Amino acid sequence: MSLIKLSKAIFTKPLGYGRKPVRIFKNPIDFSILRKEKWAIVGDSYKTKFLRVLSGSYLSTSPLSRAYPDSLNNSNFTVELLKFVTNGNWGYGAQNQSGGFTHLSGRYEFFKDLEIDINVKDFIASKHENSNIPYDPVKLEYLAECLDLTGLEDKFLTTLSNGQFRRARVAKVLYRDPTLLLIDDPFLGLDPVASQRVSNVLKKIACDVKNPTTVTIGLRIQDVIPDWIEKIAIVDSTGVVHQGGKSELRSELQRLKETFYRHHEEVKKRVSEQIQLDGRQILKKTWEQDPMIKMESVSVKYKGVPVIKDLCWTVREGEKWHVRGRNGSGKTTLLSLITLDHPQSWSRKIMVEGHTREAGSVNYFDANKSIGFTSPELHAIFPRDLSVFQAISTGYIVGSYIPPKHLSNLQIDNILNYLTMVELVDKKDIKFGDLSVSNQKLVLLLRSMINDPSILILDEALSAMTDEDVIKGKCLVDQWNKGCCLIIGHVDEEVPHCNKYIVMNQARNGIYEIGNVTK
Ligand SMILES: Nc1ncnc2c1ncn2[C@@H]1O[C@H](COP(=O)(O)OP(=O)(O)OP(=O)(O)O)[C@@H](O)[C@H]1O
Repeated sequence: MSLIKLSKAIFTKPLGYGRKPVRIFKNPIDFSILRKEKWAIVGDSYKTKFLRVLSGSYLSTSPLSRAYPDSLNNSNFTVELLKFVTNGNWGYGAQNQSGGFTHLSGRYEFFKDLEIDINVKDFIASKHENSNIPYDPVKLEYLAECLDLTGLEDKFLTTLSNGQFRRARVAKVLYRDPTLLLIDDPFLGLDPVASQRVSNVLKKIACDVKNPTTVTIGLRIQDVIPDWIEKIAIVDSTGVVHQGGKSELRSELQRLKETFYRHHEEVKKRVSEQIQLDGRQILKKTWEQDPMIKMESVSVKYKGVPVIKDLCWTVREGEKWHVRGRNGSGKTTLLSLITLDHPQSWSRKIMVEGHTREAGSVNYFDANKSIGFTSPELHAIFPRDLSVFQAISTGYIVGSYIPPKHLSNLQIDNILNYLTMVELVDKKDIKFGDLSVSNQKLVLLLRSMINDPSILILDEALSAMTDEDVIKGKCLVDQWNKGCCLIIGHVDEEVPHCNKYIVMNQARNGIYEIGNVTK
């Protein structure tokens, strides 16, 4: 019997009183998932919509066209959908808003509010959600081990790194033992080792002989399909365009990939031409030889455990650094020393643009005037009700999410030009929250660049974006030549061209490595 069955199903999204609901997919859908099947739903943003259809998030025009037949024989039948990114607030946080991202500096605050700052094991076991799920220490220990969370169980959720937090969310959803588990972009923001671990765990529960969970994952066209996936559905705006066994669809997938890469070349050419037209990005500069950032023997420890050890690092104008390292290796910690979000930023061992960061010699706002910044944490807390234009304009004021009252003509033109370069100018009056996640991130990238910063810090700036938007973002950063750029990104395709790298390594007690990017 199928777990879920769609028969000529049409789904709509209500738009509010007096407005006609919109169709999610143009064509009616026929699709079913049988118990123990292992599906990958492949496509762009429509794969996410399709997973939402499966989880029951949209209305079907005929109630019987979407059925969960197995639920009739199984009183414990549950469907769980895990998405790491949504376009509402707290998209990166837990579905129910317990835990999740706060402002980066909140991570380092001494004061913890026990109502909000829950520890990892209680989060996984849903202890704070008035749920009736029993507390099972053995299961907790097992999941922590499988997902490399051992040792982190008693930490506050807000102190986890992005990748650790995402793994904790996977553990949370597995703890609930759903009958049908739907995960969109399961490997988003994970380093290669962590991705393999998550894949292994999903394989294990999907192939469990006694009590298998039926697992369906959402993947992008260019993603590698895990070996344990058996069936594939390719979706686009019309609905399911192909479905069948993995080997059956191999050549179709290959064809899609080729079209996709061809399309990319076209987008790249178009956006590069637009940037050239604007002209400002490509002004040739002669670089200052004085360091922009200099750290001399900087160390950071959490509860006695070193994350950064005796770091000596010099960043000069014109350099683009890829800040590398596994999840939890100290990359965000390093960048938060520069943005003054970390308590140990106030140190004479750190010099930025010729000024030491000694307490009393600099303040947060002056120091951040020349820094442009975007990160998953910023995206999670950024106000959704600003227009796209207003959202970018907040980049003119340090640490503010309130648009400036007065903008000069030059500032207005700058915003419009940037929007034109990435082909978003038509959306300038749309609410930030109504954009796709990918467009939101592109807008935050423009916001980070708008005030001509001399230090541009991009923490996973191009992750969770459509490939077209990744290309636009990369074109912008590749041609940006104002000062220095520090970039975190786990997936090579999402990292603009860099000429230097630094590898952070908490596992080796904070011992780091520095080098030149050769390719
Ligand atoms: N305030 C804190 N208290 C205790 N531990 C912390 C705190 N902030 C960060 N950590 C720990 O320091 C380590 C480094 O975290 P950081 O966020 O710098 O890693 P990262 O390299 O950016 O990881 P990711 O790729 O997952 O984003 C992690 O193990 C994290 O749990």
